[in-house]
This record gives sequence, structure tokens and C-alpha cells, in this order.
Amino acid sequence: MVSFAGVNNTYEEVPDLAKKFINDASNETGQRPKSKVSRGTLVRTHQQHLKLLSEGSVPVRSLVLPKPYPPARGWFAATSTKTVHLGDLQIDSRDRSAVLLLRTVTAPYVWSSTVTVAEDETGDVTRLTVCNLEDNVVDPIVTEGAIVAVRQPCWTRLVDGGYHIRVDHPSDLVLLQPYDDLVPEAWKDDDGKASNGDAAQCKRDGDKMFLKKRFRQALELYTKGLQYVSTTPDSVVEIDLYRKRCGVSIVLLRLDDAAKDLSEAIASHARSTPDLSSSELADVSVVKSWLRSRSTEDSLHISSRIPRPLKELAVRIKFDIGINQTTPEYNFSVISAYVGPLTLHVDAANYLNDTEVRETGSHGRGIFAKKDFKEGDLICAEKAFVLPGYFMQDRNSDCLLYSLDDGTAASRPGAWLFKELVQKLRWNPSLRKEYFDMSDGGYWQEHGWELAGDEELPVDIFRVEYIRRLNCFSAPIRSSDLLNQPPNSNPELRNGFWTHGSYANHSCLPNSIRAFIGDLRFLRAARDIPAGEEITNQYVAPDIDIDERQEKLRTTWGFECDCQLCVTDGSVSRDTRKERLRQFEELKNTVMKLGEKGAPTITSLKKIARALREIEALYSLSSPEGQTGEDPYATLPRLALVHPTLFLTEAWRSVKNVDRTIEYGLKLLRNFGIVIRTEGGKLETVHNAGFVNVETVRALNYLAEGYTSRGEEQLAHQCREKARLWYIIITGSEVGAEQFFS
Ligand SMILES: C[S@@+](CC[C@H](N)C(=O)[O-])C[C@H]1O[C@@H](n2cnc3c(N)ncnc32)[C@H](O)[C@@H]1O
Repeated sequence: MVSFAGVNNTYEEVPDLAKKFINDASNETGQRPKSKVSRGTLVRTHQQHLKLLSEGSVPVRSLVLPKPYPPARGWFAATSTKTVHLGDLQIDSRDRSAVLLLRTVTAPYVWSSTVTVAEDETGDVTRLTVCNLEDNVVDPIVTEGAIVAVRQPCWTRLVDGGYHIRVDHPSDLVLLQPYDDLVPEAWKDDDGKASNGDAAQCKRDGDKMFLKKRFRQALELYTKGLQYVSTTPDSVVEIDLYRKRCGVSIVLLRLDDAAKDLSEAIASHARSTPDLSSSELADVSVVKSWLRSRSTEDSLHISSRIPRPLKELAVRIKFDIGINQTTPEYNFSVISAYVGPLTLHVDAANYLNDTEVRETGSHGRGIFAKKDFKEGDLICAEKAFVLPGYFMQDRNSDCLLYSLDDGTAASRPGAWLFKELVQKLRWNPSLRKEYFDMSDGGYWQEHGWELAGDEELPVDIFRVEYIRRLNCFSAPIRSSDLLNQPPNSNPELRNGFWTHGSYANHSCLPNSIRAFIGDLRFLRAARDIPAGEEITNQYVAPDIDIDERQEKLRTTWGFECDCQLCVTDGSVSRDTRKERLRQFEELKNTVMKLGEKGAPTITSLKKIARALREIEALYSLSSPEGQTGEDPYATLPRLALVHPTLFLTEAWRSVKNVDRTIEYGLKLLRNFGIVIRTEGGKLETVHNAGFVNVETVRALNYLAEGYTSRGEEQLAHQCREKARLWYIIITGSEVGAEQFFS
């Protein structure tokens, strides 16, 4: 129970209680409920909760995933179902072929889940809780008087001692029409089946609902109008109804339905236009395959032969399904200018042509270069499969996601991504394969089944969540925005899903860097990459301590990194590693204290430089135990040295010591694993471990300043050029560079 503003809201789960409860109360499994709540009490309680909701007496929205179980299998068909009643059901025990028919007797409470009161054919009543729907109070899915079929129903215990029917997988709830065969005689109503009526009126009523954001009611009305048009043909109204229903489907992320309706609208337009009636445009399947082709090609000139409103919808659908282009050309300034806190989705195509997904042999599948890439080149660019666009400042968008099975919780970015993924997958069967092809950490192997040849991929919410966790990315609105954040400001990032990009494996020494502009995700080469090489990126910036680093990768993504840095760090004795960390922490504290005192003195800087050299010595002494010889860190990052070196570079710069600024700027790059030679006025990268980031861009900038002061303009120029290139790598484009470098 949630106590909120002094009132108990028993419709909202408290995950910690629910988890304890699930673990403690398994002894009732398979039994019938011991207690029963009367209809009057259920309805009264429900009215109280509707009142709480209307008063805003609700806690932060919490989505709760119970212990995993798969959805009911196969198509829901009246012929293959076993109808049961509430009195037949057991606690926590599901009969996969059973179907419970219910009719709701109240308006729904829609917050963390949709809760209503429903009766079965015998008049028995229950609380019905439907999770993971995409509805809201204004536009509910399970309206009062709705007839629903619950697949594989069972009683689920509530922490307050009661029981309810709980649906987790959206496909386990089927909304029925009162005229459907399966509906019990007593509830049947054949009126809705009528094929005669005023289609134009339906359209007008649908428009009104659309304006009120009651999208589902608008859909119903347009559908009814189309039923009428099928018996009383009227091409103008028909085209309009298909077009409008298409528009609503786009808003609801139902792209499959939208593409179907737009194809019908275009074909109907062609059939009723003398010039086009015998053209390919009159063929729905031709139009549909053009809409879904993922290409800008239009060999039949469809877009130039249809009215503008249809053309605009076609463009929208094509972009939303995804268009591929073969070159890395983008108008970055236009795209970037368009993007803002409320406009993440840009009209741009994917560029995936020059990379391919295949087996790595050791790390599952990965992305590979199909051609040579030069440092800074765009490797691939991809629009998000899903990137939620909630408004960060909106308190109503607060949301949490709990998985009771493993006790994990995701905050708002993850919870919203999960919600939208479920919706997108549920309504777009054509897009499921690309999502469910991603690694789910073995979930489906354990809980699912081998699909039959033509079987539709089920949307199992637990599988959706496992795939989300293993494959999603945190994304800012623009990567360049992050460069202008005050230190330690930690802005909230969104969670998004990019299918192709998700195939990239992690390396602490990556050859690519990812960047975001709105929902476009870019990978650029951090260094030259020859054709055939695997493309890797850092899932997270590596911790200094190898144990912490591996722990993070293991618990979040289920693997341990075997890159050269991890192998080398791992082969250093525990004592040396501990000593490095100890000295690092000590030095960090000294540096912080010094920062608080204002401008540092030369003596204090020399003291820090001495301490830095001591940590440096711990790196050169760190050949694997018992071995002598080459420095194992010769070209590898020395992460414990990075922050003190950055401090010294900036401190020497602040006291205008040019030689020291250059010395430490180069050292900073070197400690990131970027070894630079500057002989003969030429800037040469001897080695680049892939750590291209804002600090390395700054280091180059300080070097440029220093060389300019020393009159070495050629070197300064090369540093500035490289800094610009690295800026493009870390932000995705050149937009904002002028401002950053000034
Ligand atoms: C985002 S996916 C990458 C694609 C994945 N390899 C696949 O076949 O679907 C993340 C998963 O890839 C694997 N992975 C990524 N980087 C790895 C690495 N450096 N070593 C081992 N496994 C890795 C882990 O199983 C991780 O959970």
C-alpha cells in the first residue's frame, strides 16, 4: 500500500513490499483464493481510487515486472480457446490455453497500470489490473463496459491480502467487440456490426475526438466510417477516412497500420482518378512495398502523382520506418538547428552501408568495417528505433521500473524506454524481428519456445526489458551540449535504442566514438580503421581500477573486457595496483585542497609534479610479476595519471609557463594512450588508443596556444586542425565548433 497525502492508495504497488511478498507467499500457489470481496466493496474502493487519481493523490509512477513468464502462445482465435470463469482459476497457476471473458463495470483508473472492476458471465466480480498498456485517463483502452478476453488467467495475490486478475503481457488482453462470436449471449450486441450509416458523420466525429487527443475513439470512429463506405462507396470520404486513420496511427506509433491505411488511400485515389486508374498506384501492394522499401528511390514517381496531404504522410511514414542512404552526407547544421528538448526526431536517413554485422568469434556478433576509414570519418549513422521524447521538467513524466525477479530498478530514462519499446513492438509486427534478434542474455532460451515457420514473434515484456538493458544507450539531446555543461553537473540523459549500433562491442581501447544529434546516432573513427577490422566503442569510460571496471561491465552487460589495457592492468600485482590507487586518491585530495585555496604557487605545483612522477614510476615498474624488459604501458593509457596531469597542464597554463604547459599537455595525451611526436615542426600521432574526448581536445588547444607563444606556428596550426577533427569525432559534427574554440 502506498500512503500518499495521508490516504492509502492500494492500486499502486510498493516494489519492496511486493518483492518480499512474492518470495514469502508461495505456499498458496495452485489453490483457490480463501477470501472474496463483494461487488459493492470492489466498486466503492474503485470509486475512491478514481477520486484519488483526479485529485492527483498518486505517487511516482512505478512499473513493476513480476517473476518472468511468457505470454500465451499463438493467435487468439475463438475456435481454439478454452473459456473459463473466475471460479475456475487458481492462484499463480496459469493454464496457457484458457481464456477468461470479462466485462468491465467501472471506468478505469490509469496510472502505473490500468485498474478496473470486471464481472464474468456468471456475475462473479474481480479487480482487473492490466500492466504495460500505453493508455492514459483521457484516452483509456479498457473503457467502462468493455468486453475483454484475458489469456492464461490466474489469481494473483495482493499485499493487502486480496486477489486480482493481473495481465502483464499486452497480448494476453484481447479487446472484443460486442458482436464477436466469442462474446456470451447475455452480453451480445449486434448493433455495432451494422454496415449502413453516415460515413461522413463518422469522419467529423472522429476529427473531434482527434482534436481532444482521444486517439483511440477517433480510430474507432474512422473504422466505423470505413465499414459504412465499404457498402456505400464514396471515394472522397474513403480516401479521407484512410488518411485520417493513418494520421492517428502515426501519433500512436502504429506504423504498420499507418502504412496499410496510406496504401489504401493512395490506391483509392488512383482508382478514382482517370489518369491513374489503370496505373500501378491502384495496386495497394505496390504502394505498400514502396512505403516500406527503406529507400528514397521512387521509380514509379508515386510521390509526384499523389495529392500533397498523402505525400506528406508518405514522407513521415518512410522516415519513421527508416530510410537508408548509401553515402555519409548529412546537412549537420540543419539537423542540429532543428533539434531541441521537445523535437528529438529528425528527418534523416540511416547510413549503414559501409559496415556489416557478423560473428566476431569471441564476443558474439559485432560490427565490422567494409572499407577503410580515416580518423574522423563517419562510420555509420542511424535514427533511433525508439528514443522517448518526454519533457524532463514535467513531474508527470517521473517513472520507475522495477524487476522483482532480480531486484533491479531502472530510473525514468530506462522506464520510459521500456514503455515505448513495448508499445512500438506491440503495434508493429514488421519491426519485431530486428529488435528480438538482439541479445537478451539467454532469457528466451530459458522461458520461450522455438517459433514455428510462420508464427508471429510474441512481445514478451520480460524479454523486451532484458534486451533493453543489454543494448540501450544513454543519449543527450546533442553531444555538443555536454561540452558546455559545468563540471559535475550530471545532466539527466535519455535512454534510447539504436538497432545497428547495438551490435558494436565494447573495448576500453575503442576505434570509434559515438555521438548524438537528436535521435540520430553517429559513430566516427577515433583513428584510422582498415577494412575488415571490428568497430568497437566504450560502453562506459573505464574506471582506473581494473576490478571496479570489470565488475561494472559484468553486472551491467554480463561480460569481462579482454582488451589490451584490461589484460595489462590485470597482470600487474595487486599490491602495485593498490598503491597506484592509494597515491592517486591522495594526490586528488591535495589537488582539490589546492583548488580551494585559489591560484597555486609554483612550489605547490612542483610538489604535485613530484607526486605524479611517483605514480608514473608505479607504471614503469609494472611489468608482469617476475618479468623484466619492455614497458607494458609504452602505448597504453595510464589512467591514474590522467587527472593530476590535466590539473598540472591547466595550472601551468594559468601561471603562463608555456614550456611546462606544452610538456604537460603532451603528457596528458600520452596518459590517455595518445603518443604524439613533434620533431621538425611536424605533429605526428605515433599511437592512438582511442581515448578521444573533451580533455584531449582541450589538451590540443593548450598545446596550440603554447606553440603559438613560442612562435612555432606550424605546430600550433596542426594542433588546432587536430582539435577540430576530434571535436567533430566527439560531437558528431562541426556545428558549435566556433563557439567551443573561442
Ligand atoms: C550491445 S551488445 C553487443 C552485440 C552482441 N555481441 C551481440 O552478439 O548481440 C552487448 C553484449 O555483447 C557482448 N559484449 C560486448 N562487448 C564485449 C567484450 N568486449 N567482450 C565480451 N563480450 C562483449 C556482451 O554479451 C554484451 O552483453
